[in-house]
Amino acid sequence: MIQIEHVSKQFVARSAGLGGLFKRHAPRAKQVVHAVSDVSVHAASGCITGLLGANGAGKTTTLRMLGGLFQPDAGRITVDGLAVATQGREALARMGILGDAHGLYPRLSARENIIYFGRLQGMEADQANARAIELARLLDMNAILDRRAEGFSQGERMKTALARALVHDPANIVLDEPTNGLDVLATRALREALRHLRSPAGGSKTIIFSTHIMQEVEQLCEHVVLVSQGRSVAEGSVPELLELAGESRFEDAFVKLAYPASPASPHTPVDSIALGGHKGAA
Ligand SMILES: Nc1ncnc2c1ncn2[C@@H]1O[C@H](COP(=O)(O)OP(=O)(O)OP(=O)(O)O)[C@@H](O)[C@H]1O
Repeated sequence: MIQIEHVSKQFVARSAGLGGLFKRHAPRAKQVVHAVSDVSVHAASGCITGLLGANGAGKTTTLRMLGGLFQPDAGRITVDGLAVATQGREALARMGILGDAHGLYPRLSARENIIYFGRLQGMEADQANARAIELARLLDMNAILDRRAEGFSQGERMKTALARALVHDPANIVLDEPTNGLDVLATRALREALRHLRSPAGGSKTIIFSTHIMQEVEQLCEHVVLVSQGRSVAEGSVPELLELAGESRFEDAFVKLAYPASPASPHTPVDSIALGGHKGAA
């Protein structure tokens, strides 16, 4: 179980200054970016929870705080009751995290990448290898198991990185935009794998993932948290969110709940919200 309670995070970003490229010594202003202002997420075990928001809403920053990459300025995060801020090592051991950068070792095969990570998690080599075989079956990656990661396609890299994140059989699985760059078949395979992992047969895992793709949330998530401009603005199941918004289409409900001041206004940044397609995809 993952509990994220009222977290916030701001960054100080440097602007290029007015002269930018041309004035070498132009003064550089500093700009405070409120990446996350107030996000709360309760993700239960045996349940897939989706963080749904437009580009720049604060999803990745929230998941990075969950993964202990940096501390929130305020708020609290616990994983199975362990506070990430003070019991980081124990909390991290209970999570399998698939971030936006997959960072595989190109000279190692998929199997070796998985085993290496298992060893880092304190597993015996035989145990990690047995797990690599099991995960290769689950994620349909037998054909690439003994190929070097160098030259892997986006989908092959994602599967290997996911297997690596799951090698120690964590109770909690955290995925940042996992279907980014995947084709339809790979997306379906991933969906099936996640459904299995959250079922009793798959260990009733707590799964939390971020996305800007509504279709994905509608198909996969029992629980959805809408994130808009650094805040969690609504949560519930898809039918509950539809009812809350008084809409019959999830797209309309999302816009109404995420941008309440301008539910149907032309300046609502619908372009930055994927309505069923993939970010960056045609
Ligand atoms: N290290 C940083 N320095 C400055 N600003 C940052 C930093 N990290 C994130 N931000 C800003 O915080 C805001 C939220 O970013 P974040 O990556 O969390 O959004 P997101 O919801 O994951 O977006 P996307 O779907 O586009 O990946 C953005 O405006 C981003 O530019």
